[in-house]
Amino acid sequence: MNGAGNAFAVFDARSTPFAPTADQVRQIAADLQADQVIALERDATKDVFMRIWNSDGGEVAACGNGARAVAHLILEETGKPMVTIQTEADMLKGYKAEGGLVTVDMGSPLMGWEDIPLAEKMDVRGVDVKVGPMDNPTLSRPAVVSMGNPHAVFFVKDVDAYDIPALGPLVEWHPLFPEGTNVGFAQVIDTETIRLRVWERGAGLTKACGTGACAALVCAARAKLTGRKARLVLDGGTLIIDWRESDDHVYMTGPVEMEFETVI
Ligand SMILES: N[C@@H](CCC[C@H](N)C(=O)O)C(=O)O
Repeated sequence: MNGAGNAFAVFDARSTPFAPTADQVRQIAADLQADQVIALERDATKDVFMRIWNSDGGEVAACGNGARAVAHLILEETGKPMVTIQTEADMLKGYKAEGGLVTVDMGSPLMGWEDIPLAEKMDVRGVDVKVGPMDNPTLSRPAVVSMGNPHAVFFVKDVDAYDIPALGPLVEWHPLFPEGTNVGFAQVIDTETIRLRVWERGAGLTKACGTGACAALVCAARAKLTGRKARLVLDGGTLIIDWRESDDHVYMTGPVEMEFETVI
């Protein structure tokens, strides 16, 4: 499946056990060109449990586009108007949206430096990650936030002017981020539009990162660069991110596609 171009291999592990080694995850991701491998598991109280591995084999707690893909499957399967998805990070809710799009309520962003987590106390609106070529005056200090996974977001004038595969890894495993971080490069086009490219922790440059889009909107709105709702234009598609004042939750809406089904 893919969510706005973010590619997933989704395994139904509700009746067939699926406990891949890191090597097997890497092999599946390479064979199927997936950014993440996802397993659907039974959950005692929610419609489904979603387990997530990055293409490097590491298990992670959150994946926004993956949650939309899983929501699509379970919405179709159950016919319910709303489905609940448990992840290691949070309980998410998925809904059908207009035009065949899928919305997931991603919950509240976490803003404390310990929540990201950072290795030391720092102002989350702009952290110090100067290192080698990152000591670049055109790259401002990145804002950080957790969407159930860590994100550092650089606000830049022209997102296409940066060599993201060269810069991303320098920040991804910078000592300031003890669990690593996803690294966004965001260009604010206007108060309702952000162009975004994301170097994903454990997966590299992907066509779209859902939690990355949520993180970029939250950081932009927090800095008053945009309003609380914006279109996030990624390489693989557009996501609408709405950080609602009423409940502090971030809602993400966008396309999901089933590409093919197979048996391994
Ligand atoms: N593609 C995902 C994020 C997947 C996990 C991420 N790479 C991490 O390590 O936290 C999304 O759509 O959010």
